[in-house]
This record gives sequence, C-alpha cells and structure tokens, in this order.
Amino acid sequence: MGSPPTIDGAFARWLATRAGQALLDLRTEMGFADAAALKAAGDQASHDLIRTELATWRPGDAVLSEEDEGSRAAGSVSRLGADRVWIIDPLDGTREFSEEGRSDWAVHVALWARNAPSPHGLTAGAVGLPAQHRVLGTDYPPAYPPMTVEAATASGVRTIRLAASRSRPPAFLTDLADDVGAHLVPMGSAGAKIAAVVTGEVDAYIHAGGQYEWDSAAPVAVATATGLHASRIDGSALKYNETDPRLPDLLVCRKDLASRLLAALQKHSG
Ligand SMILES: Nc1ncnc2c1ncn2[C@@H]1O[C@H](COP(=O)(O)O)[C@@H](OP(=O)(O)O)[C@H]1O
Ligand SMILES: [Mg+2]
Repeated sequence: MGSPPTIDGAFARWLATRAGQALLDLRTEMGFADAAALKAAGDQASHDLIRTELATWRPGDAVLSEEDEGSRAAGSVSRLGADRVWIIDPLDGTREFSEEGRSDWAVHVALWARNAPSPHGLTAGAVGLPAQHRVLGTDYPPAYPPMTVEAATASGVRTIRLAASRSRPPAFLTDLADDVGAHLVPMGSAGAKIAAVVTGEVDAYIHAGGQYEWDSAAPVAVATATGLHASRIDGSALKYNETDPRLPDLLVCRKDLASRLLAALQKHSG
C-alpha cells in the first residue's frame, strides 16, 4: 500500500474512509444480534486503526480521542502543550451503528492547530458517513446547501427543519420549535446531524445538555469550511483542545437563520 496523502485535510479524509470501511466490515461480520458487543467492537476497532495510522504518519502530533482515557484527562500535558492535536471520535452515534438499517453514525477526524486563524482553531477535518457511502471533508468543502423548494414556500414562510438527538434532545426544544415554526427531525450522531445541515437535508441542528469536543470538532470544521454558522447556543465561539474537553451545546445552521435561532435559544434555553 502507498503512503497516505501528506496534506492534512486529504489525510483526514483518508483516515475516516479507512476507519469507516473497517466499521462496515465489522457490521457484516458480527451481525446485529448482540448490540452491546457490536458497539464495543466498533469503538475499539476504529479507535485502534486511527491511533495506529496517526502514530505511523503523524508521530509528532498529539491526539484527543473519545476512546483514549489518557488523552481525555483534563490537564493532559501532551495535548495541552502541543501545537497540533488530532481530535477524534472513532464512532459517533455508537447506538445507531448497532441498529440494523440505520445510517446515522459517523467517523470524526479533525485537526486543531495552535495559532490557526479560525476562532475554533480547526484547520482540517473529515466526517465519514460509511453507511451513506460518503465522506465530507475540508479538503473539498461541500458547496453551501441550496434552499430546497419545500423550505422556500410560495408564501415566503419557511418551515425550518431542525435536527435533534433522537435519544437525548434538549427539553426546551419542542417549545423553541413551536416558537420559530420549525419541525424536529430526530437523528442519531452529531456528525450525521451536522452533515445533514451541510448537505441541506435539514436547516439547523441544536444540541444542549452535554457533549464533548470530539462529538463536534470534525463536523464543525466541515460546516464552517462550507460557510455555515457554528457556535455555542449563546452565540460564543466553539473552542477546542481546552483543558476540560466538555463542550455541552452547539448550534449549526444556515447563515440566514443564525440570528433568529440564537434569539430563540436565548429565550428558551435559560
Ligand atoms: N447529554 C449528553 N451528554 C454527553 N454526551 C452526549 C449527550 N448527548 C449526546 N451526547 C453524545 O453526542 C453524540 C451524539 O448524540 P446523539 O446521537 O444523541 O445526538 C453521541 O456520541 P457517541 O455516539 O460517540 O457516544 C453522544 O454520546
Ligand atoms: Mg460522539
């Protein structure tokens, strides 16, 4: 096998593609009879693959991974002092991965760099959606999503399609949706939901109540490269490679909806 791409964005895509194929193979090999075993095997296989390739091809870089206790620890010296940190979620939407027929699960590979020009510090990222047979990446950022006919109605009043966790949606979301004229689209995986905003299948994704940096780093890198809005729900910047990797809430949406949704969030999420 030849060497992977040297450019970080293409390397992220390469890694996400390989890990995604390994996860698809695992689903085929193990089947869906034992969901707990499939989830554990998926987390482990994808983590091991990504860790091994990063150690081989980017040995000087630090890693923050969901499946790596050492790198997660608050105050982890190697990543906090590093200039480049790969922020990895080997399998986002683990629950959906273990359910036959579901394609809302993802592989997240992002690169944070000190002194990066963007507020969130992410310089490259790829989101693999293996069961959807696609990878979204910053190396070829997807075009800004077109407004669909369904969304742009003749009356000019749009129904916002708002993606939310299918298992842990924020309690305030139903009231917020009523307020702004949105309908909720339940979906698994932060990566799959942000990918749905990127491709225009939904207009926005709101999460609150708990998440970690690896749940959003790669999809936020792709969403911002595409030109979408991404922030905390109070409108402040998403920050990565912080001492505490908890990043409990976010809004990703079309630019034209950001001020309306932030105002609604201020009213409903307090
Ligand atoms: N309240 C919460 N606290 C911590 N993590 C949460 C959370 N709600 C969602 N997440 C994490 O965010 C990811 C997407 O969740 P959801 O599918 O519910 O939208 C999942 O990642 P993993 O599947 O990698 O664990 C899940 O663990
Ligand atoms: Mg996750």
